[in-house]
Amino acid sequence: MILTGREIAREVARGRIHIDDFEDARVEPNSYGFRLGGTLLEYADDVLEPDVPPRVVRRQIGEDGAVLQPGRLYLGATAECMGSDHYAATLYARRSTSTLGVWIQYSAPLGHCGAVIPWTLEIKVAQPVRLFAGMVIGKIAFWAMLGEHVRYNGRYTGSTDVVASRLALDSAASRGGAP
Ligand SMILES: Nc1ccn([C@H]2C[C@H](O)[C@@H](COP(=O)(O)OP(=O)(O)OP(=O)(O)O)O2)c(=O)n1
Repeated sequence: MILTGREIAREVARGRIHIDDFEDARVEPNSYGFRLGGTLLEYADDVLEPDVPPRVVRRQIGEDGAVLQPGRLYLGATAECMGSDHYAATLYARRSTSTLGVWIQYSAPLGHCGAVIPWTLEIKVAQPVRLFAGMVIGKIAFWAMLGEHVRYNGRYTGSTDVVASRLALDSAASRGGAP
């Protein structure tokens, strides 16, 4: 079951959901609106290798914002640290940003219970668009879990900002190669 916005607010008040700088104004019927953080990463190499940690170029979004270009992948982060030991969570774009051609989440929407971190956003744009740090850019939903709860304790535990792919930490065996 998905939590209603009011239940998200109640669970934040009870300390069972963590959302930095929680504001009632950003509570939505079934979600909570999060803001874009100030850091953007781009990969520096033309060809990315799954077993080599990628080199990144990091920049801060200035007061005038940052104009993103089509054809590039940008990694951003939610301004807020968010998550719960009691619920799973999923990330979505806002309809209003998505229909402007700003896509913030492609194929990694799931947050495990126990992951209480700023989330990394996979950002692409359809045409040049200026983005500002602090703009409400997406929404997080929380889901009650059925079955035994296991808290996430993985390679992104303890993240404090946008984090590039850590796929290179996979063992050779998990990639289907020789152990
Ligand atoms: N857009 C996203 C999606 C997820 N996460 C965080 C919350 C998740 O609980 C955590 C791990 O997500 P996955 O299980 O999808 O990641 P991996 O399988 O790559 O890593 P691990 O082996 O640590 O599970 O990363 C994030 O910061 N940004």
